[in-house]
Amino acid sequence: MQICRDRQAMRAWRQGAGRVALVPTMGALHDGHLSLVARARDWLDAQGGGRVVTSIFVNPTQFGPNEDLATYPRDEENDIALLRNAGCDALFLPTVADIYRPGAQTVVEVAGLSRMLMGRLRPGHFRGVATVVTKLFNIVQPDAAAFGEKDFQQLAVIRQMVRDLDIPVEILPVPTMREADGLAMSSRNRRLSPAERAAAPVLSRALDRAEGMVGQGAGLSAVRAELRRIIGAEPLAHIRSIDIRDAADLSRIALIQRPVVILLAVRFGEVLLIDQRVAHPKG
Ligand SMILES: Nc1ncnc2c1ncn2[C@@H]1O[C@H](COP(=O)(O)OP(=O)(O)OP(=O)(O)O)[C@@H](O)[C@H]1O
Ligand SMILES: CC(C)(CO)[C@@H](O)C(=O)[O-]
Ligand code: BAL
Repeated sequence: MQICRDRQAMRAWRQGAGRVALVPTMGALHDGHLSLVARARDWLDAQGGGRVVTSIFVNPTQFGPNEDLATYPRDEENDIALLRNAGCDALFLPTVADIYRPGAQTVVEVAGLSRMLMGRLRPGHFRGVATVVTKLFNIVQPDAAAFGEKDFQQLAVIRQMVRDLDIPVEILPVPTMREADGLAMSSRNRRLSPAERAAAPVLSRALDRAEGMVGQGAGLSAVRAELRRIIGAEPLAHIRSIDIRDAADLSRIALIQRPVVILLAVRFGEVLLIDQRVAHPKG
């Protein structure tokens, strides 16, 4: 696996690489990330072959001033070993100074989708994501890029951005990988205390129940109340937001008539965890 520590090295490798699929990450890798690498490989194989590039960059512009940039988990040595083992062809590991150079003035913002839901809890977050993903796309010039459905709104933002700006990259959505007890894999899970870790599967339990209710024809307020009841019964869980939106475009709904996405943001100690589930109404 070729390790490229700056833009020049990445561009030089890209020149002879042929078809490329990119897996953008912030590192501290787990099996969820490796399922993105596998999806990228499958897509390339279906096209007749190519190379997988993973990027690891803890992007400062997507963190708010009181968020966890300083404590975000980092584990470069282990990440490199995991990616080698997963058959990744190249790793892009740039520094902050290489990505954000003095005097830069341009940002990318998907105006509507970025300001709702997580965008309200984390103002500026999706502007940072869209800007860095655009830069990664321009540096690596991938044919496709894989993103996890766990970050459901992020995936929607990237899809909209690619459509709006005619970016020639195919977006590959990847289902959420979970631990045996249902907890969605996340780099931030390693910052949970043992008690918080034991409490966190309440999110997937609540989503299972809500999905079942939607499938049986329950209404919006009943599903919302049940989510609040289940998560609220866990003393270590602090609800930041619970939303039920149209799964197609994240718009608000009054009735559950089409597939919906249930979006949870819940704090355990210092750690904000998110999870989601698409649920299909009866019939
Ligand atoms: N459990 C998972 N299953 C599938 N994809 C995932 C999973 N967790 C993260 N991803 C995807 O991996 C990519 C990189 O995510 P990131 O590096 O932020 O990891 P993370 O585990 O989501 O970290 P965080 O703790 O910040 O939420 C994103 O596209 C994200 O949606
Ligand atoms: C897409 C991404 C790598 C941009 O920094 C990040 O938001 C992430 O890891 O999901
Ligand atoms: N996976 C989302 C990146 C973030 O929380 O900043």
